[in-house]
Amino acid sequence: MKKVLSDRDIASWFIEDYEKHRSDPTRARWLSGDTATLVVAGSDTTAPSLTLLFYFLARYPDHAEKIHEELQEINIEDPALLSTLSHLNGTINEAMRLLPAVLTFSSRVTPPEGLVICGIFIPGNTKVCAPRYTIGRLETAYVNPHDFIPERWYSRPELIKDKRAFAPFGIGRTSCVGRHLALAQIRLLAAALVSRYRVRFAPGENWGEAVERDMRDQLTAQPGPCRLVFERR
Ligand code: HEM
Repeated sequence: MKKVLSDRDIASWFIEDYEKHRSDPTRARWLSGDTATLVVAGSDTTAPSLTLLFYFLARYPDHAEKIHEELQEINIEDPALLSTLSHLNGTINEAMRLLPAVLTFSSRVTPPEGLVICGIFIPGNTKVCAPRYTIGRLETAYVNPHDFIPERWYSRPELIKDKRAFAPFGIGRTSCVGRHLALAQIRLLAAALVSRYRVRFAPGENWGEAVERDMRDQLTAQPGPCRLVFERR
């Protein structure tokens, strides 16, 4: 029996396209590429972002408590409301600044005639990338760049020297199409968990040192093991 969903998900559009055009191999290849891109781009980015957000909340529990205070007396299932919470959004930004889910990937290529960037000639058709991890820690862009200070994103703007340094979702023509969906998911999950649980490192985790130490850059960030305990409030 064929199952019909009233509320369609992304996969249903891929399946429909495949069924309609299964005899066209070119179309099948495009579909395969699009499917892989969306699955990787949509899940392998949001998942490490959440892991890393909770890693920071376990390291700096005062910020989790501040978010918990913000969540009092609001409907935590309302995405529009969550997008207005200063400390929740400041904490998400700060986690993405220090450990972005896409550490270095870029799809920019210089024009055939080459390009001068900051006085250096880059030959034509060369892939260039502005690594987000490194830029997120520049002294020229942030005051105390290695410190975790969510307030720099709302009440202490003087701690940001150069706003251009923050681009966890990329900039321009190829920037992330899923940005708003991703942020809505991250806010919702963070709000749901912080409102119900206190988070801390599991015994023996040594402040989560493996998370950054063993992190790999594999198109998206693969954090090292992050074992946390969620304790009911
Ligand atoms: C926290 C989560 C996410 C992060 C950090 C992120 C980050 C990025 C980055 C850095 C790029 C490349 C931008 C560039 O080349 O300039 C990108 C592209 C892309 N993202 Fe995301 N992304 C996230 C979530 C999502 C989600 C949920 C989806 C889809 C449901 C998605 C779909 C895409 C697609 C399709 C592209 C390619 C756009 C193009 O080349 O035109 N992303 N993302």
